Amino acid sequence: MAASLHLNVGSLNSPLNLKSVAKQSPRPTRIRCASPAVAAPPKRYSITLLPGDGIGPEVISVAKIVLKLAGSLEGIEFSFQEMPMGGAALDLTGIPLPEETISAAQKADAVLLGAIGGYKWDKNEKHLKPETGLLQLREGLKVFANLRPATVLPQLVDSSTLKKDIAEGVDLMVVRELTGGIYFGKPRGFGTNEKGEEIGFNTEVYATYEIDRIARVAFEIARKRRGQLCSVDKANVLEASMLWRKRVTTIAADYPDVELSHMYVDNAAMQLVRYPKQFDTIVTNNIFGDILSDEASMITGSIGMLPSASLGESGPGLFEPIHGSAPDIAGQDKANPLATILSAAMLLKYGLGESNAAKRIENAVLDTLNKGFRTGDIYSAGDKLVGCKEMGEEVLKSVDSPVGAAI
Ligand SMILES: NC(=O)C1=CN([C@@H]2O[C@H](COP(=O)(O)OP(=O)(O)OC[C@H]3O[C@@H](n4cnc5c(N)ncnc54)[C@H](O)[C@@H]3O)[C@@H](O)[C@H]2O)C=CC1
Ligand SMILES: CC(C)CC(=O)C(=O)O
Repeated sequence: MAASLHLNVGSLNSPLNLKSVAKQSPRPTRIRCASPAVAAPPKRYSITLLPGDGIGPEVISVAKIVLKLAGSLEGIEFSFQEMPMGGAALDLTGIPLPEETISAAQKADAVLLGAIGGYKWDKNEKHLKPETGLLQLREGLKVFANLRPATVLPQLVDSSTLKKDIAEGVDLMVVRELTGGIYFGKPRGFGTNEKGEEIGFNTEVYATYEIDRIARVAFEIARKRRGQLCSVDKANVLEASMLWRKRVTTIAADYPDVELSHMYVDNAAMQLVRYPKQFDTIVTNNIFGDILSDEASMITGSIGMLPSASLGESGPGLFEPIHGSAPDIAGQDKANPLATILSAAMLLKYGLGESNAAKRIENAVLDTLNKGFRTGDIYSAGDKLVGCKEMGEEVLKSVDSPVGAAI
C-alpha cells in the first residue's frame, strides 16, 4: 500500500505560502518559512543544534546525520553549531538559556531542538528551570505559529491505542499559538490570599493581533488541506476564549472556502479519541494545543513520531519533536528518533524551502517502517525491534533512494 506522509499543510508539492498571510493581516506581518525569493537560494545553511537533556542528545545526533546526508544528496551543505540549552545549560552556565545560545539561534538559518527538562532540575526556582529556557527561546525567536501534524501511517496503525477502524486514515494538523496565552501571561507568580494561604496564579491573555495572525496561518493551512478548520477554545467560561472565538469568526470572512467550526476544548479532547477523522485542521491557544497534540500523538502510535515546526514573522524557524526529554528512557538507546528526524524534514521544507531534501527524509522514514524496523514505543509482534541509533542507521540507508519513489 502506498503511504504518504503529510508533514506539510497540503501535499508535498504544494508548499504553504505563508507570505500571503502577511499581506492579508490587518497588522502587517511577514512570516518567513522559506528562503527569500532572490535569484538563486544559498545552498549553504547554518543550523543551530540544541540537543538539550534526557533523550535530546540521542535523537539530535541521529537527526543531524540524516539531515547532513539528505542535504548533501541535494547539493546542500550545512554548518552545525551545537549550543547548550535547558538543564545542560544550567549545569554549564547556571541559566537555562545562555545569551550565547539565543544569539547563535537568532543568527542561524534554522534551529533544531531535541528536548529539555529532567528530574534533576524539577525543584529549581521557576527562572532556573529548563522549561523556562524553552519558553524564552520561543519568545526570543518570536515563533508564534507551531504546526503539529498528526498522521496515522498505514504501517503504524496497529501501534495506535485506538481501534484500527477509528485510527486508520487520521490526518490532522494542530496549529498551536506558541508565544502567548497562559504560558506567558502576566501577572503570574506566587502569593498569599486573604486567609494567608499560599497561592499560585497565572494569566490567560490574548490580544486581538495575536489571535488574528495565528487564525490566518490556520485558515491558510486548512485551505491547502481539506478545507475544514476547527477552532478549539473554552469560550463558555474564559474571556480570553470569548475574544478568540470572536476574532476567528471575523477572520473567517476572508476565507469563504474554508468551513469553520468551533469546539470547546473538553469536547475536543473527547472527540479526538471518539472519532478523530472528523478533524482536518485545528487551531487553538498555547496550552490547549500543547495538550491536544500530545493526545493526538497517541492516535498515531507514539509521541515519538510527531514532529513540529515553529515559525515567526522573520528569522529562523524552530523545529522540534513534540515529546519531552523522556528521563525514564534517557541514556538507554530506547528513544524513537523519528519525530526529530521528521522535524529535520520540516526544517528543510518550511525553514529552508528545500522540499526535495525534505522529501528524501520523509521517504526514508516510510521506507524504514516498511522494512519493519521499530523502536520499542511503536513495536508490535513480528517487527524488528531496534534502538535509537540503529533506527537512525536504517533511515540513513534509505535516504539516498530517489526522490518521489513510490514506497
Ligand atoms: N519540548 C520539550 O522539550 C518538552 C519538555 N518536556 C519536559 O520533559 C520532561 C519529561 O516530561 P514528560 O511529561 O515525561 O513527557 P515526555 O514526552 O518526555 O515523556 C512522556 C512519555 O513518552 C515517552 N517518550 C517520549 N518521547 C519518546 C520517544 N522519542 N521515544 C519513545 N518514547 C518516548 C517517555 O518515555 C514517557 O514515557 C519534563 O522535564 C518536561 O518538562 C515535556 C514536554 C516538552
Ligand atoms: C516544556 C514546556 C515549556 C512546554 C511543553 O510542554 C511543550 O511545548 O511541548
